[in-house]
Amino acid sequence: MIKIAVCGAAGRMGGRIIAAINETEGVELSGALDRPGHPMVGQDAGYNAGLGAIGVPISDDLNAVVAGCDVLIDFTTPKVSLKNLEVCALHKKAIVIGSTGFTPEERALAAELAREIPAVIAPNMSVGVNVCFKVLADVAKILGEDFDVEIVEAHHKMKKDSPSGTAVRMGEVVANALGRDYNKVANFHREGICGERTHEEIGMQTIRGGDIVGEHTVYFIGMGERVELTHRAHTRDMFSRGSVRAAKWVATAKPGVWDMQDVLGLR
Ligand SMILES: NC(=O)c1ccc[n+]([C@@H]2O[C@H](COP(=O)([O-])OP(=O)(O)OC[C@H]3O[C@@H](n4cnc5c(N)ncnc54)[C@H](O)[C@@H]3O)[C@@H](O)[C@H]2O)c1
Ligand SMILES: O=C(O)C1=N[C@H](C(=O)O)CCC1
Repeated sequence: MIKIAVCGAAGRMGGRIIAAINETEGVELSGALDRPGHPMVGQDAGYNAGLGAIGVPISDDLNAVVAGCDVLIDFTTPKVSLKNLEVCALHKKAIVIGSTGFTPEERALAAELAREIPAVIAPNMSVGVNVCFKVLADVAKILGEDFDVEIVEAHHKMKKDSPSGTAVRMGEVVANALGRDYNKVANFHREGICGERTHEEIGMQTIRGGDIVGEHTVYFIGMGERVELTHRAHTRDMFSRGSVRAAKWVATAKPGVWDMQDVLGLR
């Protein structure tokens, strides 16, 4: 039995991950964490998952919870995830990180911290999105330089980072396939007389509102035709099931940073 602890247990994803652990064979919830001062600290973690009491309280004691697990699943924020990585490395425990909004410097630091423990770090744990990542590279290469690329994503109004981690990864996949540097060609802002679109840029547009779970479209726009690749999430449950699948996989993985392409065998 693989013992999984969940960090961000009082959050939107935390509750769904606890529900996914509950329905998955071979894993059990060993601990649940949220930030010191959160009103749900001390309450049973099953309530946020719609399960009723399951006998695991939400704690704010990171060291104790990590010591008692085999794998920590963390859906919080980049800064919290980096701290969690550090503590998992101290205790030699594996980690699955779903938080998004990492800067390039934070990503480099995460890779450094994960040198001696296995870590799955992925901006999107759904099977559908990961298949999109895989085919996007081929589509970009085949359509080539004649098509302009624009990425549009839409999420709920509570989301803190923009563009979404998934949209950033889609931009990186396309940029790499076309031999461009995403950090140089991503264009996040058009306003006023901003001039014609450059050939190389990848436009990154964000919509925020209501309860949208997550939608991503990559547009390949040519002269006379366009191709659109869209993924729409209906619920958070495929993210949470994906994170539990990643936890089972990472429990026996070698040290280093992995992502869902590795977990799903898509590499
Ligand atoms: N990878 C994926 O498939 C995927 C899917 C959905 C969301 N996300 C990402 O997961 C993250 C969380 O999303 P959410 O919608 O659940 O957000 P949320 O705000 O509902 O939940 C985050 C939780 O983290 C807790 N937290 C904050 N600081 C903490 C600390 N120091 N220690 C422990 N817990 C702490 C918060 O109190 C909150 O309960 C975001 O970055 C989001 O973009 C990723
Ligand atoms: O709800 C969120 O927040 C989501 N974040 C991920 C991202 O930033 O790509 C995945 C989709 C949902």
